[in-house]
Amino acid sequence: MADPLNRIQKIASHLDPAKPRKFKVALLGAAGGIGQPLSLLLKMSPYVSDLALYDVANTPGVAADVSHMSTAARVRGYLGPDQLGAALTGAALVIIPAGVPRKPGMTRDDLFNINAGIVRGLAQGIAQHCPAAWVAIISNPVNSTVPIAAEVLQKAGVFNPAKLFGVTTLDVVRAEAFIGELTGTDPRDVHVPVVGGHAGVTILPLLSQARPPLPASMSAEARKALMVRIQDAGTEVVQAKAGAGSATLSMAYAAARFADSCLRAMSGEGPVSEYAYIRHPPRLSSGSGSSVAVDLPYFSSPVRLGRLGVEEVLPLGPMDALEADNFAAMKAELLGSIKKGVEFAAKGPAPAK
Ligand SMILES: NC(=O)c1ccc[n+]([C@@H]2O[C@H](COP(=O)([O-])OP(=O)(O)OC[C@H]3O[C@@H](n4cnc5c(N)ncnc54)[C@H](O)[C@@H]3O)[C@@H](O)[C@H]2O)c1
Ligand SMILES: O=C(O)C[C@H](O)C(=O)O
Repeated sequence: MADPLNRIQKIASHLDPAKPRKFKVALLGAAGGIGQPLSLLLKMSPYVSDLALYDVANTPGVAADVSHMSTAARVRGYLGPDQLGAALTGAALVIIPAGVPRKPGMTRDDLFNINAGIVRGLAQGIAQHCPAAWVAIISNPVNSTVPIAAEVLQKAGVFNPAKLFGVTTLDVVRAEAFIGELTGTDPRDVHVPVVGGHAGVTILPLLSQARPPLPASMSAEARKALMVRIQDAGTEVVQAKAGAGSATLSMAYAAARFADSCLRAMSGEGPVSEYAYIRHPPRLSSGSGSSVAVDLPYFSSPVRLGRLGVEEVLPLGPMDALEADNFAAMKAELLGSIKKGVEFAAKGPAPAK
């Protein structure tokens, strides 16, 4: 029988604000280019009690390696579909970088045929084994894979829009890095909203809201070039890697930062500010100074995270003319990608019992 004093001490330590609460995190696709460095970063998190590393290949080696780090999180590797349930059971946060990356000349949408099925299968596992978990999807095309997961969870009767996220943090991280370089500021002191989706024109950096502001001397052409660089930054890496994959290290950094925000919010350290691609509340206005309202079913917005997930979706704030044009231009592409995901999920097999 559990020692009652020990139990009370355990509960009390969870309530101690100086001591972070700890959670089980499951990483699906843990042996991949993103998965391996992300495993390392999660093993260093003070919020992780258990780190479940799942993949269809090579997890025993990755788990053995990472488990030798002298940090507190307990690490276990899980290999193949028979072990997915055990990896997921008890997870508070599931992070999904499973799937194939781009090669030069491909769009993210070219990955749909393979990655849509992978994400659908993993979402079915989540519905069955950890339906209350927060789910952060990295697998591309994010604009479609998040709606796929939402439909699967919905079909299983466990969808909570406050807990499903497409990870767009890398777009924010890149904008911070590029503006930091341009303005001679430490990127950690740069704030710039990046909203919309995660592919080409759907990535919308709101440079007019950047802090510190962009230099007043910067020409309209230079501002436009910066916007395009942020939108095409993934392709910049794909081309530089010349067939060896897409961004992995900066993505692991971005995902670890997003995971940290989720775990801090779960711990009650909120509200925590983030950007994420979520099922969007209908027609949220972007706030004073602009009449733009988000009328898309999924959209990456500024959010406040609390214990229950997204507790508030914030207005986008005012846009300048270039940003407003880009916002209008992205709608058709984003809607098409969302529809493609929803239709794929609707055709799919029923969730496993
Ligand atoms: N959201 C973003 O900002 C962002 C950034 C970079 C990459 N990505 C995307 O992340 C994905 C992964 O990229 P990567 O470079 O790590 O690729 P990778 O090929 O190096 O690794 C993918 C891993 O997924 C595993 N996998 C495949 N099917 C699986 C399944 N059914 N269950 C569990 N694991 C499975 C593979 O075995 C592999 O280890 C790609 O789709 C890529 O486009 C997204
Ligand atoms: O560009 C890619 O294919 C990977 C990722 O979406 C990125 O933005 O780096």
